[in-house]
Amino acid sequence: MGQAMIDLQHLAKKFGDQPVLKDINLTVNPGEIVGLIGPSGAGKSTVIKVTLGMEVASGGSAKVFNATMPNRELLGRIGYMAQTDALYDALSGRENLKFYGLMKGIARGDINQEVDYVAKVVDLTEDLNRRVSGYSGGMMRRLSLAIALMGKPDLLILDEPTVGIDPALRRQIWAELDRIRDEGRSILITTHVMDEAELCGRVALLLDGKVMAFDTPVALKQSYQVTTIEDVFLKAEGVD
Ligand SMILES: Nc1ncnc2c1ncn2[C@@H]1O[C@H](COP(=O)(O)OP(=O)(O)OP(=O)(O)O)[C@@H](O)[C@H]1O
Repeated sequence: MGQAMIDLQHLAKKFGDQPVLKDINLTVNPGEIVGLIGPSGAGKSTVIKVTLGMEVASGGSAKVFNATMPNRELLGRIGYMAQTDALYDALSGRENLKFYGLMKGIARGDINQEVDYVAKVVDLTEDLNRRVSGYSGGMMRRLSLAIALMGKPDLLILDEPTVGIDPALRRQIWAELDRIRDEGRSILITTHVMDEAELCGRVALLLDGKVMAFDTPVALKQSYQVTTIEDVFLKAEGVD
């Protein structure tokens, strides 16, 4: 196994005097999908933001491709999907994809093919020429995911990518995530959908500012002596 794509060691983050992350240890290896789960407000998005250098750590270290972020050169190798969509309402879906694709450094000659491919993955082909202001919430999420997929990044960091996406399309998106993993690329994904956590190679359970458990879904279920990741989650939270 090569060097970790993401390596978080004793990562801590305070907002004012509120400690949100206390001791986060987590790695994402090449060709691995890691799921980050935890109750609302546990700090999942904060882990991502500190990892990407959008927030400054209060302690510990966060390395991506063995470097501290932000690093402009390395950002081009990362596909990031935030929890809130950053889309241009007045532009069409296609125009948004082209804009972000060119920003990522995709060659003009390749851009149309790339746009068509990612649009197909998220089932937006038919709606590409419509203005984003007329999109539903779920369509906007899908467009944001398509943007993150553009340029075949080595690392995808996806903050709740499947919110508002129906089960059939969710399955199609997971098939693409599996393909990405099989190519040796890596994914860090936060989710509230416990069925999705089961599909990850390893799952990190974030609670009280710490990674309480980090293992394969099978091993987590074994150690908590339960049959689903949802039950692992509930047991870790102390809910019977
Ligand atoms: N910029 C900020 N300033 C102050 N507090 C913040 C800031 N960003 C996040 N927080 C606080 O940090 C905590 C963790 O927030 P975060 O968004 O990381 O949680 P989360 O696990 O992603 O939640 P959810 O599942 O609801 O998206 C919350 O209490 C939030 O209010």
